[in-house]
Amino acid sequence: MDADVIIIGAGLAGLQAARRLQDSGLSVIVLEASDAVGGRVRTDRVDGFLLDRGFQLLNPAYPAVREWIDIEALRLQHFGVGALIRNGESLTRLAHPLRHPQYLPEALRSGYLQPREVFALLKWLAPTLIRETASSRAQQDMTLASSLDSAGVTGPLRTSVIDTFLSGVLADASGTTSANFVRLLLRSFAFGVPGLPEQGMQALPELMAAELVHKPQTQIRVTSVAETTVGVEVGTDTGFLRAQMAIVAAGPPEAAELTETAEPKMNGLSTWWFATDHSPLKEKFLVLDASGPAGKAAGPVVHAAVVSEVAPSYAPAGKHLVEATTLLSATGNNPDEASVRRDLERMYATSVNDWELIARHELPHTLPAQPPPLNQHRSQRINDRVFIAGDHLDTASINGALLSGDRAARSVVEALSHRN
Ligand SMILES: Cc1cc2nc3c(=O)[nH]c(=O)nc-3n(C[C@H](O)[C@H](O)[C@H](O)COP(=O)(O)OP(=O)(O)OC[C@H]3O[C@@H](n4cnc5c(N)ncnc54)[C@H](O)[C@@H]3O)c2cc1C
Repeated sequence: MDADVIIIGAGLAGLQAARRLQDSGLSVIVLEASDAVGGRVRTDRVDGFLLDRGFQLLNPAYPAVREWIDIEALRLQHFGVGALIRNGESLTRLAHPLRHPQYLPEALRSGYLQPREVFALLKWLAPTLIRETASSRAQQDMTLASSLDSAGVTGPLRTSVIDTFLSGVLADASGTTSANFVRLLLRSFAFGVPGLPEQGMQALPELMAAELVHKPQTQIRVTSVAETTVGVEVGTDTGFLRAQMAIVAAGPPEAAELTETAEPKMNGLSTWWFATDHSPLKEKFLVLDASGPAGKAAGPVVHAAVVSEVAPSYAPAGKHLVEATTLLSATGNNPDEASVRRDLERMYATSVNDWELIARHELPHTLPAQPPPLNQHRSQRINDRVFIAGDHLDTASINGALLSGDRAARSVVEALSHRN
């Protein structure tokens, strides 16, 4: 045997599984097809800019992050908890009233907070705010859109803020996501202040990998995983490896292919990264557009942010970095650069002609769709020797990937303890 356990994929799920197995005294080989660890959490350095492969945030309030990640080591640079809403000439700060009480009068004057709708939203969210496990009552789950409709969250807060904000977070604007999953996400926004690590999002998986005695082997693509009479045989593009057990943590589509299970539906988005000499707005909030008909976004950008105002380490001295996020459509009819620039011009009320598009990340496999009912305890066992892990088996998030990796590893430890 080459090791007790072989893990396929060095994304967050695979790395957490490896850490848990190592802590349990097992020998582990991690095989990664790409040139570095991280999976969907990667960062490129381009001309002094840090460009995450798709704008994303780390929320320190995620239970798995709180429990297993040395968050201090990442030196998070924090966003404001809230958003700026652009509607024509006006730009309104809608922020967490306890974290940013100074903006409350502005929010109350804005017209976005109608007492009846705010009360309905709080009532909808309250059980999950009080107790995290309230959202695991799967039988009460339904789609986000029907759940908010039936709760009476149907006013300007919904159309101009919640729907647009969530479409960026979920990479989906259809409203078909599990309402219970969204409650969990909003809970983590209520209790945490999301941010970006000083060295980019990839610092998170690198921190996890640094704890492994045997570092993940990169640029090795696994092509098959087969149960044998004595263990598993893992085929790679450089030969075969053998172990007692395997965990396939290769991301939803690849894991499905390797384990011959159903491929989950994935939602996609694009992040457009622009460099500019002047910051268009000295604010640490995402900007949402509500200038369109009925207070919806007028164009394709679901949110934008001056990332370098939040995370100065993301831009070289004297430069600024702006992200704009658009959704990828299943029909392939996606926005072009001109329409993104038009949106940014309106959202920041400035000319963007001299902004340089330095990268565009088109990510069709951003997040697995998470339809109701929310089920965080899906089986991760493929057969007696092979387990599967990833965000598609828990919640579509960093938290879900970590939890799923940990659960797969604990199942392996238990299965091995029965055998030995
Ligand atoms: C643009 C974007 C924005 C996001 N925003 C957020 C956010 O703000 N908050 C949040 O919580 N989550 C966010 N996410 C989701 C989060 O990044 C994922 O949920 C999480 O990283 C998934 O981890 P994973 O280990 O399950 O899968 P992956 O990260 O997909 O890891 C799978 C790994 O397996 C490797 N692999 C695949 N096939 C093979 C093979 N055959 N052999 C060997 N290795 C293989 C891959 O290269 C990869 O490294 C975002 C994701 C993206 C892309």
